[in-house]
Amino acid sequence: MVVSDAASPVKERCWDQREALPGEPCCVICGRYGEYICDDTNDDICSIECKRILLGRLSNNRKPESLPHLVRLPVTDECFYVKDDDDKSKTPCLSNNEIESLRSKLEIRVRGELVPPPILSFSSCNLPQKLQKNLEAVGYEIPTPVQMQAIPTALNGKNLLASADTGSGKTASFLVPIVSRCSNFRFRNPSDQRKPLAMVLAPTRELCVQIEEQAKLLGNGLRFKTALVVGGEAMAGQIYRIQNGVELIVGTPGRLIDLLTKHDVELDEVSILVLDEVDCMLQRGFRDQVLQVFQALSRPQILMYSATVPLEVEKMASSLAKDLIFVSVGKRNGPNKSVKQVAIWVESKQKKQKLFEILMSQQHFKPPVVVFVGSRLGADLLSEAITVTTGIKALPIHGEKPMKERRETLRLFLMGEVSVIVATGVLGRGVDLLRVRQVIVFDIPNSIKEYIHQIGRASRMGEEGSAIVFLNEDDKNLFKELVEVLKSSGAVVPRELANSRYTMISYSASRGHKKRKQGS
Ligand SMILES: Nc1ncnc2c1ncn2[C@@H]1O[C@H](COP(=O)(O)OP(=O)(O)OP(=O)(O)O)[C@@H](O)[C@H]1O
Repeated sequence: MVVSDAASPVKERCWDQREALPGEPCCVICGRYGEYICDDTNDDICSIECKRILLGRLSNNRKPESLPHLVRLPVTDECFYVKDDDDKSKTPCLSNNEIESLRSKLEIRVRGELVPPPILSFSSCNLPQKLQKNLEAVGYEIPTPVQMQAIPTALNGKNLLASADTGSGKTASFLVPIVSRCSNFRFRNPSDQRKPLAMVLAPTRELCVQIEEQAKLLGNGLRFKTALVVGGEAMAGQIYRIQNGVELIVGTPGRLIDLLTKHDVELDEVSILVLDEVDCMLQRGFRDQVLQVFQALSRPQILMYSATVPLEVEKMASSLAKDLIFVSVGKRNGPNKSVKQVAIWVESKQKKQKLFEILMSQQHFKPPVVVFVGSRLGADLLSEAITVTTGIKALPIHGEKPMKERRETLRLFLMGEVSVIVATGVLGRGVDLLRVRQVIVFDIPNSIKEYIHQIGRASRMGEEGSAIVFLNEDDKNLFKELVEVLKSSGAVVPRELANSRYTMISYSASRGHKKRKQGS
């Protein structure tokens, strides 16, 4: 059983456990607080007593045979159904013209050798039946465009670099192949040891938590267990879980390196490595750690994803992975079209006042709202100022807060008990804040990529959202790119921004005019 807090003893009896608070995991047996995860079934349970009951209810007692050392996932999933003319009801065989026209309609572009055709339904992949059911249970009826192309590519064992809008379903496009291939493999090669078969690296704890939660939902009822390896959570529990056998590890690079260097974790069977938010993961700061993890593995299949993939990341990705297939959906490196951007020119001293006006305006405030700021201290101070001045409950979230507090803040926010979260970049990427439809970029981040990810929190799966962005002369480094992003999405460019000499200089330079001398 995985223990969430190594300091407190594991609860023996069900009645030792407290009731679950709203949003907390519930014990599958008694409904109390599901403080632990049952190693054998991956279910939430409250105590040893309920674990015993749960296991007692499991009718099929498996007797796994021992596994020869170093059996790896087959390069392709034999179960993956590409084309079979005998079973036309399942997968229509598309002609080359049809494939091309489907891709062009959905704005799917591909590059590389032997790219499989896009799938039209999850059922055409011959996924394990339980995975198919789990997809239905989470409400995924048809694959999104990135899933249509990325899932068959990953199931075919190809290395992949995929870029698609924020909120377009990239997570499931790597989790579905992982769950399918891992559980099929375990089914055919039952083992006591159960060394990890797949690994997902992501830049923040919040994102890792979310990916692991989604993996658990998709792998429910299958031979598929997960371990979360992030800072701020007791390492002992993470190691225990891995050593007791998991299929997937989800973690941040720093914590994983910690784990690899200090503890005996065998990764020689990891055959799929995912780098989510790949542009961030291959940036200075993360790159060395990611490469260190990569080198600890034995030539895994690599799947890389982001909404923003600049050229230099493409190059790095190609040097990392052989015969890479590139998939991109929609406008490359652009903002999500479903987010309406409103750029407001506000001098720094007036920013707070402007924010309070928006939050107190019935017309403009659309809770729950994420306000993005540039520093941890800024997040603390601004959230307090919002609560004091407007009476609206606001909480900060940033990397210096303990993991427990970060989780609790997000829970309160998602439950609607807190209307505003003031966050640094920790919430900027990947985190699926389902009910959020409004983002306020109080401090513009230092790259346009981060800006695109931050405003992407306001829309999931094409639902309309809005992003209000404050800007002034302090943000001049991004003026040129910002004007392009605003114009390309049909947003109004504030007069001050359009007329700024920094915008004009970059414009004239890009049109081949001579640059004006500074100060002239
Ligand atoms: N096929 C599908 N049908 C319905 N909903 C889906 C489908 N695939 C994913 N979703 C939902 O869409 C939302 C966005 O998905 P996800 O978080 O994977 O986006 P993303 O592309 O990774 O975004 P980001 O770039 O911001 O990380 C999630 O709430 C997810 O549950």
